[in-house]
Amino acid sequence: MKVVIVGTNHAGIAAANTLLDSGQDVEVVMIERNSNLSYLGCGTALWVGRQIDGYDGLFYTNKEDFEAKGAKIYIETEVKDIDFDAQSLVAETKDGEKIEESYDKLIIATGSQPIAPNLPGKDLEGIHFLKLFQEGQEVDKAFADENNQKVLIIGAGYIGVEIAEAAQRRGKDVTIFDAEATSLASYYDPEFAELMDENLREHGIDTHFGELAEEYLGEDGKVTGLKTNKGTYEADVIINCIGFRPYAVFGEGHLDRFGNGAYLVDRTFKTNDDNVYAIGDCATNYSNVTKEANYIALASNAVRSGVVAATNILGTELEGAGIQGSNGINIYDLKLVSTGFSLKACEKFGLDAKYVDYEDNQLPEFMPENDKVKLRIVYENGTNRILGAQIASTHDVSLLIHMFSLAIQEDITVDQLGLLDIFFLPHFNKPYNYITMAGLSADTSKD
Ligand SMILES: Cc1cc2nc3c(=O)[nH]c(=O)nc-3n(C[C@H](O)[C@H](O)[C@H](O)COP(=O)(O)OP(=O)(O)OC[C@H]3O[C@@H](n4cnc5c(N)ncnc54)[C@H](O)[C@@H]3O)c2cc1C
Ligand SMILES: NC(=O)c1ccc[n+]([C@@H]2O[C@H](COP(=O)([O-])OP(=O)(O)OC[C@H]3O[C@@H](n4cnc5c(N)ncnc54)[C@H](O)[C@@H]3O)[C@@H](O)[C@H]2O)c1
Repeated sequence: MKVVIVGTNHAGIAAANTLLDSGQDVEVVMIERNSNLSYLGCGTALWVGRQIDGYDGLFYTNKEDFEAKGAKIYIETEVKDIDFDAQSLVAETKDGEKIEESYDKLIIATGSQPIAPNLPGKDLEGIHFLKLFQEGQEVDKAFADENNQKVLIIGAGYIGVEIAEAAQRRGKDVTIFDAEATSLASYYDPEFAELMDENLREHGIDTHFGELAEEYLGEDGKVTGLKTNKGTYEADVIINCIGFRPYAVFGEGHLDRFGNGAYLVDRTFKTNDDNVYAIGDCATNYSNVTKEANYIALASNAVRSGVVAATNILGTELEGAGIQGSNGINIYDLKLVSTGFSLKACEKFGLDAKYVDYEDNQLPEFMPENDKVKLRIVYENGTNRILGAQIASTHDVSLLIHMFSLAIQEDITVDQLGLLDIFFLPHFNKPYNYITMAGLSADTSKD
């Protein structure tokens, strides 16, 4: 069997490793248009902000690793056209050489691209995106120039707040904008997101929420400012981070699509073409909250989808477990983690939701060092099925969110948490801890 993988970043790599490590007789061809693979974008803000020494450790594999396992791998080679009836494709190397490959099974793992605000002045020098390693290098170079002092960031989602911290650590004057009323509005309810907003402001970052960019201003081809619906701001560097859209350009009219254009796949990541799988950021995933296809672009989802698709191609039937969109962020000392839906997301998706909040110290009060923890559990009115959880603290509470992720996956109800066997040790938690207390105090009557 011959499998061709188009796009070999996190999703494509996971699929290739699963195929190549299986011990089965599979011919694997990998085609990647970038000059590198496996770059962990999550590290960009860390090295640009000088919190880690450099970027070398952010690549976890390379072309040679796959050649050593027996794959044929083309780098700096872009797939241009796929003939789904003939089961073949055409690609082009950076030198313009045409390559043709046939396949028995095709895995499309072409990922996502940053959304570009379509504003006047968008081609000015000094306007950046942060997706590729190379784009991180460009931002790093821009920050190294002493003349570039004023950094404006459009979008206060995950990339936005991370690069805001990095720019501030590099001594820049940082202003961040978002169309929503808070930062991180796609992940957290205002009571949690506002903690991040305050955190940014305490570190000298100027926040402008509920404000929409209208025009990039410039002189001599270089950006000098930004005009919004509320004011005009000077800028030496502007970084756009208003989200990703799936990069799903093949099979128009042949492969089914989701509302945002992502390839619509089943729980094995197979498209409506039996010989074609789509994984990672270019495809949908099954949501355990809505019980239908949804789109959430995360490296963690990409890796799992690659494993599942490849396992099915190898002949073992395996459905993905579905996703909750579990995520986390750490800016300065503040840690926010969430899984499933916020109350706001439930409203948007028409889910009838209630919530319980509980705030407490992490440890018993007699312990010398302590941190506050704020927890919200969102659950369905009537069934009490857990739909989401959000946690904020300066304590590392990140592992806790995995339990809530499993709870959503397994349709656990909020009242089941109240009597859950949770251990107690003063070094770690309290006997009446915030999970127990939230579970016990949740109003489980139907409204
Ligand atoms: C700054 C930043 C920080 C992030 N932090 C996190 C984090 O902390 N946690 C997390 O879970 N996620 C994070 N993400 C998101 C994560 O990087 C993506 O979800 C992940 O990269 C998706 O992997 P993928 O392989 O599906 O797609 P991509 O990474 O987009 O890779 C797709 C690949 O396909 C190639 N390709 C596309 N078209 C073609 C073609 N026609 N021919 C050949 N090759 C092609 C591209 O060159 C690319 O290498 C972050 C992203 C960024 C940008
Ligand atoms: N820690 C992590 O897990 C992590 C870190 C970085 C990126 N990522 C993932 O990478 C992807 C891209 O990240 P991102 O930060 O670009 O997207 P995002 O979805 O996290 O945030 C985009 C932000 O831009 C805002 N926005 C949208 N249109 C706007 C407009 N016209 N003007 C002003 N603001 C606007 C949105 O309100 C939102 O807050 C996401 O899927 C994200 O989850 C994850």
